[in-house]
Amino acid sequence: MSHSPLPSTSSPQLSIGVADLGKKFNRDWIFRKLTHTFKGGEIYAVTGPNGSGKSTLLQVLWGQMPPSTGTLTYDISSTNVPAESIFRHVAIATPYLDLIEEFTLREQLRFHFSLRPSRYAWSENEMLERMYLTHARDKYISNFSSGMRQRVKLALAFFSEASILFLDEPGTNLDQQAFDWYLEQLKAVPAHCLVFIASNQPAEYPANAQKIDIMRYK
Ligand SMILES: Nc1ncnc2c1ncn2[C@@H]1O[C@H](COP(=O)(O)OP(=O)(O)OP(=O)(O)O)[C@@H](O)[C@H]1O
Repeated sequence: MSHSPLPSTSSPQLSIGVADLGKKFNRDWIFRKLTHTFKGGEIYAVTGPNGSGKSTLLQVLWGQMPPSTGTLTYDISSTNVPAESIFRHVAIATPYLDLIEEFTLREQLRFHFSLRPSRYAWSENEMLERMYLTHARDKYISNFSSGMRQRVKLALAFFSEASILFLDEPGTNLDQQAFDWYLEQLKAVPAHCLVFIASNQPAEYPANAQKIDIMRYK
């Protein structure tokens, strides 16, 4: 079946402004002196070797972790959004945020989309088809392979209504077919969205992504 993206429902364009942002664990600076405005409509590739702080930066940006220094502001069309409500605008797929093992895939989808609006007016069956996981709809997540889990995590992020996407190592455990599916989903992200991809693999982000090399902020 062909998977042309449907038009998205209207979403606000967001920007994240950071000034002199820094994070340290104990006495070690993971990054510091980061001043930048991340704008809706752009894709940012956060790059750097293992353990350099890519995931930490993403967690600070989506508000899970407080910065050690500096400020972080979220704006919609120049109107400030309080940090405590930013989660409504954010979708996340990371290796360390888990699915619910006791759920079947269908239950996982129903649970997720009972809490978060979907970007598309797709039925559950259509969503399953678009994930290429119809055959696994009644299987427990605990019995999913690592590649299937990753596809579910990415689908939950891509299919949620959100203006900011955080994708941490999106290609983890994906075979070539699933990786191509990931790239298709990335292309279908509405143009106004702000996307962060933490990765060391250039194949995981588009060539025109803006690079944030974490090693420049040590
Ligand atoms: N809660 C924490 N307490 C102390 N140190 C931490 C904590 N979380 C991460 N670190 C350390 O911060 C550094 C950066 O980790 P982070 O996971 O952000 O790196 P990364 O660039 O995403 O790595 P990878 O490419 O391996 O995923 C590492 O040295 C890690 O051990």
